[in-house]
Amino acid sequence: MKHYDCVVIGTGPAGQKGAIQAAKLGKRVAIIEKNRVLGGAQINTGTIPSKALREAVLHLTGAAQRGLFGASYRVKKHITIADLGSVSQTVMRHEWDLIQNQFERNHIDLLWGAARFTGSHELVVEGPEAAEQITADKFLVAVGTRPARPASIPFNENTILTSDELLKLNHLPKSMIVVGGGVIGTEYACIMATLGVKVTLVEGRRQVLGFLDREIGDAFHYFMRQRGITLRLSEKVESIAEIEILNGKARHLVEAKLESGKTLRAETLLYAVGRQGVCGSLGLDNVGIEFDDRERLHVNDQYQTNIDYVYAAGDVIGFPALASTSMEQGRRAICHAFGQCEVGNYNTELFPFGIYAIPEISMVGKTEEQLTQEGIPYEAGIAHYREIARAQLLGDTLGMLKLLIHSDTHKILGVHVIGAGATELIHIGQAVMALDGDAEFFINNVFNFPTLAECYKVAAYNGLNKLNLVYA
Ligand SMILES: Cc1cc2nc3c(=O)[nH]c(=O)nc-3n(C[C@H](O)[C@H](O)[C@H](O)COP(=O)(O)OP(=O)(O)OC[C@H]3O[C@@H](n4cnc5c(N)ncnc54)[C@H](O)[C@@H]3O)c2cc1C
Ligand SMILES: NC(=O)c1ccc[n+]([C@@H]2O[C@H](COP(=O)([O-])OP(=O)(O)OC[C@H]3O[C@@H](n4cnc5c(N)ncnc54)[C@H](O)[C@@H]3O)[C@@H](O)[C@H]2O)c1
Repeated sequence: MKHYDCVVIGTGPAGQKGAIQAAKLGKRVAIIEKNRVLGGAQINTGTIPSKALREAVLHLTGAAQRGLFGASYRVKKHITIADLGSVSQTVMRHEWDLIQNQFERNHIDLLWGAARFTGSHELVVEGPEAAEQITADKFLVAVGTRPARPASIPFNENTILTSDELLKLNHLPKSMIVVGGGVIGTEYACIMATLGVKVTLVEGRRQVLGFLDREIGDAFHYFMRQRGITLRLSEKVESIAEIEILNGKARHLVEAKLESGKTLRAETLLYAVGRQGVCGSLGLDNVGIEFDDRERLHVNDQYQTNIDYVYAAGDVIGFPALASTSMEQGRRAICHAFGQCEVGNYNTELFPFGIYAIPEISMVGKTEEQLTQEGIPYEAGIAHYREIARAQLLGDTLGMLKLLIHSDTHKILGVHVIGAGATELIHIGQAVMALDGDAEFFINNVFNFPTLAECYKVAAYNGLNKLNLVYA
């Protein structure tokens, strides 16, 4: 039986970075993958394919350039699923090779099969052809999640779909109901609407992406409606069924009944109301680890489960469940496991959120609502993209950047951006916040011109002027 210093279960972002960190520390490492390809949701069903689809849609429809060339601008008139899929496939193939090479270069044993604990330090890897028993001193559980699929919903891989099946559609539907206004629901609603699909989005709360600053959320509602998306807010889906309409010729549609009594019909339905863990098949009872009702694990600040040599990172530990945070959690878990503790500027309060809707949205720090609730005095400084030369050049005159500035200390408490480049732009604010900077930093700093970064200077002027510190 082979023995390792460290065994990592799952090759998503949390597992990859954990395994490589362990190898860099000179440890003997194995990583296990039950899927037929590497990379987990990040590469195969989540981050990369959805972002590749978004880029392809923005490019082929010409939507990103319409601010410059007019509303009728098109790059390709008839867009097919094949046009859209090829971009994803190219990026995915590149990523699979990259991950495999990284494992080889770092002498990490890659074992294909489903891992299951059979004893306190012992695992079986049930591969396609044989099962292999291995032991290790430390473990990192990075098994991710899968889309929630309640038994009451008649998923059929064709018209009633989760985000996994959406990527395998063989034709573009004319209409789609999206259930769930979280990150997955809103990103795909925007992508589909940009392609010309008639989208109705149903969200149980009064705002999509309920964690956003209200002003940004309201602006986003406006942009979605402008794109033709019908928003059904504060509405819950009660039941979903396939129906056949006989009106001349037979048509198969999906029908969603809402608790309010409304009935929605469309060719397809995307069900995106969260994700579910996969811990049930890991044999965790053989080690003495419990999981919650959504099959997620509880960990301490060092990513240790209740059994101190078994760590967990990534989506399996719940919020914020992002590729970006998963990578760092995996790395940190392993550093702790092998006594390499470092704190650096790791501040979970400054985790950024990037939403690749159309338009992009990004945030770091507190919202206006949180600051008000916590009784922290602040002023909001706003830069509208219409005042920014670079945004004019990009044809985006509707975006905005908002800085939340402490009224007394002028420290930056939050940054919220909606518009072109939001997910990149946010990191300037994040860095200044991490270094405890204030709004004057942006006034006294020179930015390249023309750049979107100029928004920071304009927003700082705006906020400080409202505080009666008159800056020309
Ligand atoms: C549609 C969509 C879009 C997204 N967009 C973004 C985005 O833009 N930005 C962002 O930061 N995040 C995004 N995410 C989230 C991101 O994909 C996840 O947070 C990230 O993939 C989680 O990484 P992970 O390593 O925890 O798990 P995963 O990536 O899920 O990987 C887990 C791996 O473990 C394997 N595994 C499971 N059980 C076993 C077992 N018993 N034995 C062996 N292997 C096992 C699985 O096969 C899988 O390969 C998106 C997610 C979705 C669904
Ligand atoms: N850009 C990104 O970072 C990105 C992109 C996509 C996904 N993700 C990750 O994927 C995870 C899962 O995303 P998600 O959007 O599936 O889940 P989510 O939990 O973020 O959102 C689900 C939404 O569905 C709503 N809802 C629940 N039941 C409903 C019902 N019956 N009718 C109407 N609305 C209902 C909820 O109020 C909620 O707003 C997220 O946690 C996120 O971390 C991240």
